[in-house]
Amino acid sequence: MAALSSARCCSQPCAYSHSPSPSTSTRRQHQSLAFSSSLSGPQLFVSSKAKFLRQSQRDNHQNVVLMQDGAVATKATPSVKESSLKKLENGLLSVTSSEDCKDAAVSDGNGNESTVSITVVGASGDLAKKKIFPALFALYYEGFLPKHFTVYGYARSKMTDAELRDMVSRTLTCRIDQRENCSEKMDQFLKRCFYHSGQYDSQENFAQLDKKLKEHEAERISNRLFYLSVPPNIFIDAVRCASSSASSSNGWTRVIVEKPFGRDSESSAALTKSLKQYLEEDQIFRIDHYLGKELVENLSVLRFSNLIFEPLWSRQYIRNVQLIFSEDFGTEGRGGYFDHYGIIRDIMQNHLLQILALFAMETPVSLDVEDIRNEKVKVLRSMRPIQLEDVVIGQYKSHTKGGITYPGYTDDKTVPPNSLTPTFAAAALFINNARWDGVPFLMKAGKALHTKRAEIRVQFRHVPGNLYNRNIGTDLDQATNELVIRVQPDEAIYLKINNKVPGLGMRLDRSNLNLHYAARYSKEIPDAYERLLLDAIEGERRLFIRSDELDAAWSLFTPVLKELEERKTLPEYYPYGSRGPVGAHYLAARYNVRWGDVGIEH
Ligand SMILES: NC(=O)C1=CN([C@@H]2O[C@H](COP(=O)(O)OP(=O)(O)OC[C@H]3O[C@@H](n4cnc5c(N)ncnc54)[C@H](OP(=O)(O)O)[C@@H]3O)[C@@H](O)[C@H]2O)C=CC1
Ligand SMILES: O=C1O[C@H](COP(=O)(O)O)[C@@H](O)[C@H](O)[C@H]1O
Repeated sequence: MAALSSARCCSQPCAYSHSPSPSTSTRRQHQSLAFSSSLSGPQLFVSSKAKFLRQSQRDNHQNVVLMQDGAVATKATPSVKESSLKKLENGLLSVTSSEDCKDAAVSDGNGNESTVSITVVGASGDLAKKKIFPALFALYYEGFLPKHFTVYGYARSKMTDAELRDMVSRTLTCRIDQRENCSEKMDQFLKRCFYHSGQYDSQENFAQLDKKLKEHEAERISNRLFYLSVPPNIFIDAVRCASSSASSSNGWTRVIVEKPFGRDSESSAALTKSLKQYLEEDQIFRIDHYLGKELVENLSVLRFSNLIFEPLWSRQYIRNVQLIFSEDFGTEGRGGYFDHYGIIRDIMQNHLLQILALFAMETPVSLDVEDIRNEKVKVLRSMRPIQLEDVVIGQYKSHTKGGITYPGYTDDKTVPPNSLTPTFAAAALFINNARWDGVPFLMKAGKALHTKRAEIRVQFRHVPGNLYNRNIGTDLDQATNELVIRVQPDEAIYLKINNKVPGLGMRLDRSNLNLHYAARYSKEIPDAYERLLLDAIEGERRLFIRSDELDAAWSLFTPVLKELEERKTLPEYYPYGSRGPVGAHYLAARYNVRWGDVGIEH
């Protein structure tokens, strides 16, 4: 597939402005947007309303310029013509009604509108039902999809359009369920959803899909997004067939690739090489849905926009960092997939390591996608090889509680009875650079544990010569500050501080300065898949994984995974619903660390 995303470039910018009103909700901002159509030259169209909306939000409601090639520029963007900025600043660009902006369509500057066709490959599967269709509907409901869009489900299962629609509406478990006009919007959305049954390795079947897509595109510029929601052994066949028989001939073609991207350095490199036979790197969107989570996206904001955090963000003040993932259910239904990968590949090598990279990276030159990804790669490449003795693995076993028996991992019929695949792992990682030398980054991830949670815990050093030691008690570790970023559920950022208990005495306790999202923000938090799908449609790559990031992540984990597997290391068994193997505590203790999530409700 040729990279066609720049084919419609035109240097002439069109401009928007809207009233700076930080308190208005996104929907109200949407209403107050205005579109200038008064520039001379070729007719100007809104390239992407959604992109504009989001960028203007990011830029804190300042004026932004929307280029005709779909790029959104701010005053700081060098490619924006000085004259256009002047016009914008001087208010020379007149403004028509906000309706011009509503339902705006993409244009090539010659008046040719464009379409976006989203094909979910593997539409009959678990992820498509659970996440992709609900996210697409949520985007539609919120007005973030372009005017002309079509959603196609593609899989081998035989299904009619009506059956797909029925499946989508029945499995809609998204946050929109209870919202105003949901069913009306759903009906409208479903009218844009279609299904094509085909084999993943059949060029002919993809050519039939292409024909159908063309009918919907009705001669408009065609932009096509393929979401590969199929098991990884099918990725290459599907990409080969989609690229040869169903890629766009006059717009962009992008492919979202789900994890796992290989199972070690070698297979990942082979996958990338094969993908690149058919796609340019800028057409490949490797998804890590944790990067689309609200609090993960907020990490950089927290660090780089608050003076109080960045100066503390180093070995000088931070004792250890903990990245914790737990689920209170097992691999039920996904055992076949999981057994080939295990928890280290499923969660640590991608989700937790990505969070670590964002947490630990140096300040990027700018917020540009490549600047951020360059810094992430630098951190990943600075990591010390993981030592076998710094890894603990576990596997859950059956447990009966309250008269209910919960299955063990190997009770799953799709898992070999003698499987050693870890469903739990804890590891100590280190970054060999000046900022983080000697600071343990402890990771812990497990399935079938007592709770569902993902969080980052930052434990700070002791206060030197603390005047209040005697008021705190003997456990000084308990009295150090701890910053907790709770990614899910019930998103929050809180800082544990020592505080005087009110009264005439002098007793201290630990209290939380608490930013609890549900209490602070009335707006619902979008699902990670919404953010990432929208980004892929807009060609925004910041939250997707670059191939060198992937290589660095695999280089870190491959040797220790190989060692564990070659030695046939026995996992430590833990009961379903427990807190996991005790070995995780010994590992932490080796580095004088206590897991922050032990014995707490928050
Ligand atoms: N489910 C989840 O929560 C998550 C999934 N992922 C990744 O997303 C992708 C999709 O996951 P998920 O939906 O769970 O996968 P599924 O196992 O549900 O597979 C998706 C579809 O692919 C087809 N398929 C399944 N197995 C085969 C096979 N052996 N040969 C050919 N086609 C097959 C089936 O469609 P049909 O038979 O109709 O062709 C199936 O409906 C995977 O790469 C997975 O690793 C990533 C994160 C979370
Ligand atoms: O990628 C994966 O993530 C899910 C957990 O995602 P979350 O958004 O629900 O936290 C995990 O269950 C799955 O095993 C893994 O492949």
